[in-house]
Amino acid sequence: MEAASLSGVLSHTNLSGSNLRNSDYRFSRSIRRGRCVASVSRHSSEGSNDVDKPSSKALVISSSDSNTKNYSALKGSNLSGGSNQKRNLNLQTNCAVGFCTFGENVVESHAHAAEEKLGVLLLNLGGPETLNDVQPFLYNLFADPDIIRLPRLFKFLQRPLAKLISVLRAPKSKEGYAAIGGGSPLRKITDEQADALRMALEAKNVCANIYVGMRYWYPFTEEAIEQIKRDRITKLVVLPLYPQFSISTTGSSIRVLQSIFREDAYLSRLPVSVILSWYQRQGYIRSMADLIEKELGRFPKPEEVMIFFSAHGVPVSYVEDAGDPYKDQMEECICLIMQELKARGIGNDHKLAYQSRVGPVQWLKPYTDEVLVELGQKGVKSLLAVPISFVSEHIETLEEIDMEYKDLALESGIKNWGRVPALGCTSSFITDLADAVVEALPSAKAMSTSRDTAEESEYDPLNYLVKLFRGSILAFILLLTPKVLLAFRNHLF
Ligand SMILES: C=CC1=C(C)c2cc3[nH]c(cc4nc(cc5[nH]c(cc1n2)c(C)c5CCC(=O)O)C(CCC(=O)O)=C4C)c(C)c3C=C
Ligand SMILES: [Fe+2]
Repeated sequence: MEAASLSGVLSHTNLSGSNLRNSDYRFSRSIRRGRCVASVSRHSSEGSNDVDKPSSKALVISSSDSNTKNYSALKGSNLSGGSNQKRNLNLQTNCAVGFCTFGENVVESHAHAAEEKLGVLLLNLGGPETLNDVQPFLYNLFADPDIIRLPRLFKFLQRPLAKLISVLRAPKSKEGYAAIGGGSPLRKITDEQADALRMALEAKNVCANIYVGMRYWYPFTEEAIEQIKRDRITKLVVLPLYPQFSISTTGSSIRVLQSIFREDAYLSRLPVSVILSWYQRQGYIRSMADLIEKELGRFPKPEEVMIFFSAHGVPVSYVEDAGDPYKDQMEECICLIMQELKARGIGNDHKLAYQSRVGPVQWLKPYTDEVLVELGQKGVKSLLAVPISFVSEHIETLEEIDMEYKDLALESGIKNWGRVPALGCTSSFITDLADAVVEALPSAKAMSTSRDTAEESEYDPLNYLVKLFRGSILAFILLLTPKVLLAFRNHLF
């Protein structure tokens, strides 16, 4: 693919980390600057924001040397790179390219077109299906080193901490899930999206098996991969259902994939293309604008409504220390949606805020709850909430926005409240995802495997036993000390 499909590349971003288990990402500043230039005409915006171009973001991952940090960007899609580059984890984002390749030591695909069996893997977060699932689901979430980012020296604390935090958080989470019917709707909606995508691809004469791989609950990504192997898929497109890239979402799922692929002879030879982010795709932007336009129409005076984008937050350290592009991508996404609305003659005021913070650290600001109170105090009377970081209804739309934030807004003086539904299976959106899959196909490349020394040391039985021992002692201390428990309860939740 590479040279040809990279002709549209406008900038490069390099995400580097020491190894798969060490969630240390860095982005070059170039991509982190919002490049969306507000403009009435879509065609007068900068090239990178031209909504008429397919413009998903691309990722390259190669295996790493845990002792070396290499922040130099691989240029274009030359994955083989120099010999030193091969030993470093490089997650590279190519703006304005519709797909990416995944792997180390690129191996060209030799699959004959006639024998090709295409798979599309949808990645998502997953959610508890019953209230009994809530604590184990939270354990899986907090045990993820991309969710609780501990310094290398304290990695052995990950699981005991996850146990502790999940137990403490579970009652609050359960309340939320109870309020939305006793479980997360995510699996059902994602399955429906998978079906809709399969049909949209069929309509384009592309026959594909669609798989759903969740990060923290069933069906786990590992199960989806097992099925992909059983089905002897010959080419795979990986499509995370998060429009914007974050270390904590797409980044985390891709780490899981990479670690599975590196260990498996079949998978390491499977041509794969990963769509990293797609918030700037024309179909997605237009679909979001359609939903907003429709909901605005329900207000008595649509032109006076504040369009209030509420994004899931991440801790500030992700963006400022680890180089997560999430905030920049979010801002650019909103800018593109507002441009699209302006082009339709809709010039409402808008605001972005971040919701769902957890724990005592600083999260991206402004916070949704604080902004709602401020807007009420400033005299805003009509507000349309737009969930923007996710494409399915979930606990944070159905409970946090529809219940908590709505009540808060009304108490703060806002009189007319509305909320844009999640995209779900909206046909223009699913058709655009199908286009993204088709555009990604030519770039599929395989990776070959070789576990680096640092990874091997993680598998060393002695090393493992030492870690287990240290972890158990700490878990024991943390879980059985009432004072520690009390402190966590008071300060974290
Ligand atoms: C783009 C979306 C998301 C980002 C970024 C994200 C980061 C992130 N989340 C937590 C902690 C929790 N998230 C929880 C639920 C949850 N998170 C997302 C999306 C993003 N998270 C979704 C879609 C869901 C809901 C799934 C469902 O069941 O419907 C939860 C559990 C619910 C709760 O107790 O509030 C937690 C906890 C962190 C710490 C984080 C970034 C570091
Ligand atoms: Fe979350």
